[in-house]
Amino acid sequence: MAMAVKAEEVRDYEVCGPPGMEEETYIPPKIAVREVSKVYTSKNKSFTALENISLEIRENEFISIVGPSGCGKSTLLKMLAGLEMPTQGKIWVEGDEVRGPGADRGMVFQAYTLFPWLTVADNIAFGLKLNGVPETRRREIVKKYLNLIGLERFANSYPKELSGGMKQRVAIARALANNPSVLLMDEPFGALDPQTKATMQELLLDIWRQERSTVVFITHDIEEAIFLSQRVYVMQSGPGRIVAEFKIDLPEQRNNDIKDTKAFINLKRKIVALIKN
Ligand SMILES: Nc1ncnc2c1ncn2[C@@H]1O[C@H](COP(=O)(O)OP(=O)(O)OP(=O)(O)O)[C@@H](O)[C@H]1O
Repeated sequence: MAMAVKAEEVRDYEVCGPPGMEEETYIPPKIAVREVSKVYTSKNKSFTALENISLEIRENEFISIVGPSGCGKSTLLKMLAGLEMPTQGKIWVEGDEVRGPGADRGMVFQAYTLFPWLTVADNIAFGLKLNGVPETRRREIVKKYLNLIGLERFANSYPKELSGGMKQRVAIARALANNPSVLLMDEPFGALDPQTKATMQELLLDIWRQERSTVVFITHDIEEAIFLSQRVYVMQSGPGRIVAEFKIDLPEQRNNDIKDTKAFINLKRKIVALIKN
């Protein structure tokens, strides 16, 4: 659950807008991470997974976080979700400090996490039912999202009857159906074959343009991060930290052909070089 914080606690990011911007025109970020560190402790041993992470994400932004395996990407996302707490520092979503999971943050993981005993429609409706949304309204919402992911014909199918890509489409629909203010995605297409992955990336961009959600996307696939995002944060390990931030100045309307353009290849080269270092 996100808790309200006192004005003085949020002041630092409310007034620290981009250089040259007047205070009155500065819009506070949707998500603010301030000097966050995470130390895991087990059997008297401690391990610093993340050190001094600070970032800001604006409303309707699509940002990705890339970095080598073990640099703490999932740990950071879990903290945004409220599934792990920072050892130091603070995280705010819409000005409320994150102190646990909440319906305002929807999650999609790499592992297929649909309920096998529920149909596609019931999987999408799961959170709505839990929140007491009346049946007629539930049906309308499920219909809207089945349409958005192009799986109307599979409303009454069970997860085991679906391909990996179809399952992830349902997982995205299930997360969106609850109308979260932020969508947190942890390598959602990591287990898909390259062709399905490319199709899913285009579908996700379509959905993001229509829904205008704020998306935080974790991946170790640099091409995927550039293709999807407006900004990319690059992490390194030992301990996990942010080493660079790239603004992706590519047209908003993108399809997979953009991956062959000079601008795209240049960006990819720069990020690969940073991660190799
Ligand atoms: N619950 C835990 N207890 C102890 N150490 C942990 C725990 N969870 C993660 N770690 C360690 O923290 C580091 C960061 O893990 P994390 O899963 O966040 O990395 P990642 O960048 O998402 O990796 P990958 O890309 O392989 O999924 C790793 O060294 C991992 O072993």
